[in-house]
Amino acid sequence: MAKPVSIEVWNPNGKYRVISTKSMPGTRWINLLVEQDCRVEICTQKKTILSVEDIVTLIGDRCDGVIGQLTEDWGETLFSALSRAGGKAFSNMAVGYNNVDVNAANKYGVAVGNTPGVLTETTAELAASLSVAAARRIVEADEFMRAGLYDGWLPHLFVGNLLKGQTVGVIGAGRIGSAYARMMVEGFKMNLIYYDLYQATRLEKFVTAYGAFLKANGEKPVTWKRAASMDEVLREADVISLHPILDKTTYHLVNKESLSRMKKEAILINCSRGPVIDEVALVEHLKENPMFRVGLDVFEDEPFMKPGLADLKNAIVVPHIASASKWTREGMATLAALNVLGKIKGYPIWSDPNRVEPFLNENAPPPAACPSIVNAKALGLPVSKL
Ligand SMILES: NC(=O)C1=CN([C@@H]2O[C@H](COP(=O)(O)OP(=O)(O)OC[C@H]3O[C@@H](n4cnc5c(N)ncnc54)[C@H](O)[C@@H]3O)[C@@H](O)[C@H]2O)C=CC1
Ligand SMILES: O=C(O)C(=O)CO
Repeated sequence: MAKPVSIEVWNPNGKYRVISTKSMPGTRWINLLVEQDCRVEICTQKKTILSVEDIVTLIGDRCDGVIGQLTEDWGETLFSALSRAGGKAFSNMAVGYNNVDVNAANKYGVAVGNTPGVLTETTAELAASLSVAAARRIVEADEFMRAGLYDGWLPHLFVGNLLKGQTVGVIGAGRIGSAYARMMVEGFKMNLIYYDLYQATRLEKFVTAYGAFLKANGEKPVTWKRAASMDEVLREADVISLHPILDKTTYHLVNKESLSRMKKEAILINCSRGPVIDEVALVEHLKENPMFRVGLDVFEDEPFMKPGLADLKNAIVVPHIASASKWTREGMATLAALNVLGKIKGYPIWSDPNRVEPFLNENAPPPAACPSIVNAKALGLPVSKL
């Protein structure tokens, strides 16, 4: 018998039962659900990652929708449990949904939501922060100060890399990859090389215009290039940031072979998903190339790190915090709640998941639509005309 899971309840007499597997930032998401006659149950279990069994217990025998987290394994077992309980809506509180078996959700007719757009700039800012921290050895220098080792300025002390005029490489130039590229090009006047399955036209236009602006002001213009292969980026870039989705095509995209093609003093940043890098190969590469540096927000066996990684001075590691700004996390909670609410209420699907601002405006009611449902087409859900 599964143990009962502790919960906090809002609006106990609400008509629709909506579960959130975690407490989420802000209260707007709760208010929006309560105003629309939902009983909101928030799991308060003191356990960071809930098991499938815990979530089956939470769902129980009547549940209209669930807001879940990227740490949970949403597959056949959970979608069948949700469907048995009468539920037709699930939303990840994340843009990435590699933890969700969308085919299983389709089989049970469950809509799967995600939270694009609201975390684009926040995530790109962390990737940019890790890039600068790695280039200028900020974490090593901070540890040195705290250890009381600083006894005066020295010409060789913590010498790092100048970013200006170097090349930034972006793999996966979608929403976040493009925002990161703009920050590095505009902020540090780096040249851009990117690889994506699709052309990043707006990004190219931006770099062209910025280059022309610099030239008109007597400065060296920045340049861009769309690489024909990922290898081209690996060979040419000084800083490489990974921003693709995680799927079969991107699993271990960076491995022993690809690492060997990168410059010996390159910087590699990963704010996408851990398994995009073969972390065992990365640890070996970092050991053999002390001038090669990485900034990692995500890990292959999250929350664990591969043996040896934590001991390496040329690695900066942070605990999956790329989207962790207050505005973004509250926005993610709002979008996830509105995905579930919209499906329960029978609303259509918002036509452009890249333009979710109307849902985030606190001074106006949100549109009567689900902000982003990834399997809308497969389920034949109607698109909003708003
Ligand atoms: N560390 C964190 O806290 C966060 C991580 N993420 C991760 O970042 C990912 C990207 O998010 P967005 O930019 O919003 O998604 P997006 O869908 O706008 O961009 C992903 C890009 O990857 C490209 N891509 C797909 N397969 C590829 C391949 N084999 N090679 C090269 N490019 C490929 C796509 O064409 C697309 O342009 C999410 O799926 C998620 O896993 C997102 C937010 C926060
Ligand atoms: O949204 C995502 O995909 C994350 O990883 C956390 O914001």
